[in-house]
Amino acid sequence: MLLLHATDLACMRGDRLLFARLSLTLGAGDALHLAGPNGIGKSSLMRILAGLLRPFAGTVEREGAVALLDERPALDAHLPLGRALGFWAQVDAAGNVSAVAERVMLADLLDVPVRYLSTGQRKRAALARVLLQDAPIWLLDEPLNGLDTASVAMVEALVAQHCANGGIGIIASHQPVAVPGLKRLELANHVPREERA
Ligand SMILES: Nc1ncnc2c1ncn2[C@@H]1O[C@H](COP(=O)(O)OP(=O)(O)OP(=O)(O)O)[C@@H](O)[C@H]1O
Repeated sequence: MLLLHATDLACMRGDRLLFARLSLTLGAGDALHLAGPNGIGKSSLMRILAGLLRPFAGTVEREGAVALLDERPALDAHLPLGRALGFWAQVDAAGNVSAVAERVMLADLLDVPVRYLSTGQRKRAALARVLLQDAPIWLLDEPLNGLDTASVAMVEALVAQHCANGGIGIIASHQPVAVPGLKRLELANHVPREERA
């Protein structure tokens, strides 16, 4: 069974309570847009859901492997993109670099060193890493930042396809996101009253 279930989460950063009383349950096929302005705590919540950050309160139950996309794609800047992705393909023992590069429109750039990639190309390379992991739970933190219109549509289509195939997808973004059946969680609704500006 595939499941991502969070109960009564609260997150403290420094001496600020970012959010509290946040619960969510997602199962196979569910897509969620985690919405909210800069600094409200979207990345913190994504890291809690991924198991990388301890919540101040509450619990997270995960049935299924997680792939997290954030602003640190961990691709060797000096290697050609194909080899940098190939490293992770070996580690994860999953996926085919050429096929995945095709899906994120990077097939022509596999010989280019990672450090020469543009902002949008870098974001698509990070997405390639997610695809290579072949994990059922996708946590995509600002996957649309820096992308042109065609690339935004490509990411939305990948998430739609992932969920249609029975995966779970969460997209944290301050931008609009278009995916069929997308649920929405507005993080501002979970900011404790005393912390509101
Ligand atoms: N290690 C830390 N110690 C103290 N405060 C932190 C720490 N990490 C993040 N914060 C603060 O917590 C708040 C939430 O940060 P977070 O990155 O989760 O927000 P976000 O909603 O993802 O923002 P953005 O849309 O700009 O990426 C911010 O005000 C940030 O400055």
